[in-house]
Amino acid sequence: MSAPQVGVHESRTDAYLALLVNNSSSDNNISTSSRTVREVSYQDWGRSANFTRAQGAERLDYRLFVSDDETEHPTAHIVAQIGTDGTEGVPGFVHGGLTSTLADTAMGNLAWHAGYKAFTANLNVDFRAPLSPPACVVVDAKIEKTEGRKVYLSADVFEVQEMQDGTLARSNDVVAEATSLFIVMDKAKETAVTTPDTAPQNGASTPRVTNDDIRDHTSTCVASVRETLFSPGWSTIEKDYLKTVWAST
Ligand SMILES: CCCCCCCCCC(=O)SCCNC(=O)CCNC(=O)[C@H](O)C(C)(C)COP(=O)(O)OP(=O)(O)OC[C@H]1O[C@@H](n2cnc3c(N)ncnc32)[C@H](O)[C@@H]1OP(=O)(O)O
Repeated sequence: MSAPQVGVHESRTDAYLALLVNNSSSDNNISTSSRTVREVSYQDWGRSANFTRAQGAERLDYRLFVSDDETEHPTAHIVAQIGTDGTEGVPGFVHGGLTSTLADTAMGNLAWHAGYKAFTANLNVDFRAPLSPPACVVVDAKIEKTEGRKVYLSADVFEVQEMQDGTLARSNDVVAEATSLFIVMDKAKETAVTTPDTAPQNGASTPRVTNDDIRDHTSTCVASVRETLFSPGWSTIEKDYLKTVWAST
C-alpha cells in the first residue's frame, strides 16, 4: 500500500486545530470569547456506517465541533483535511461534491444537535473559488430560521492558508457558500429510522453487506443497464474521454 500523501498537510490541520482547541481541556473544547464549542466524536455515533468517515485520512479527515451555548443559536464547525488521493474532479481541483458534502455534513449535524431529526431536502452550493488538494478547510454552519418542520441552514467553507511568517489563518475569501432546507422527519415515519442513539453497538446483530456482495450487485446492475440502455459504442466513451483529458493536463 502506498504511503499517505498528506503528511505535511496533516500537520497543518493539526496546527490549525491547535490554534482553535483549548488544549488544557481533555474535552477538546474551542473557547471563544462568547461561547464554548464542543468536539463531537465519531465514536458517539454508534455503529453508523458514516459515508464521510469511510474515506481514509489520505482522502478526507475532519473534526466536528458544535456550540453548546444555550443562549445563542447553536453553530457547527468542521476543520477538514482534504488529501490528494482520489479527491479531484477536474484534474488538479477538489471535486465540488466533496466540498458540498462537508457543508451538508456540518449543517446536518447542526440540525440534529439542535434537536431537529431532519433530512436534507434541498442543498444549494455556490462555488466561489477553486480548491487544490491537499487543502485544509474550515466550515462554519448556522441555522438561519425554522418554520414548522422546515429548518433553513447555511454554511461557508474557507481555506486555511499558511501565511508568509508561517502562521496559519483562515482565508477571508470564501471557497463555497451553501444553503439548505432540512425537513424534520414526520412523526409517523420516525420509528422506521434507526438513529445513532438507538442503533445496536458492537456485536450488532444486523447483517452487514460485504464488499463482495456489492461487487456482485454492481456487476449485475451494470450488465443489465448496458443491455437495456447503452448502444454498443457507449462503453468506450468514458475510457477514450479520460485518455484525452489526462493527455491534455
Ligand atoms: C447524527 C447526525 C447525522 C447528521 C447527518 C449529516 C448530514 C447528512 C444529511 C443527509 O445526507 S440526509 C440524506 C439525503 N436526504 C434524503 O435522503 C431525503 C430524501 N427525501 C425525503 O425523505 C423526503 O422528501 C423528505 C423527508 C425530505 C420530506 O418528505 P415528507 O413526506 O416528510 O415531507 P413533505 O413532502 O410532506 O413536505 C413537507 C414540507 O416540506 C416541503 N418540501 C419537501 N421537500 C422539499 C424540497 N426539496 N424543497 C422545498 N420544499 C420541500 C414541502 O413542500 C412541504 O411544505 P409545506 O408544509 O409548506 O406544504
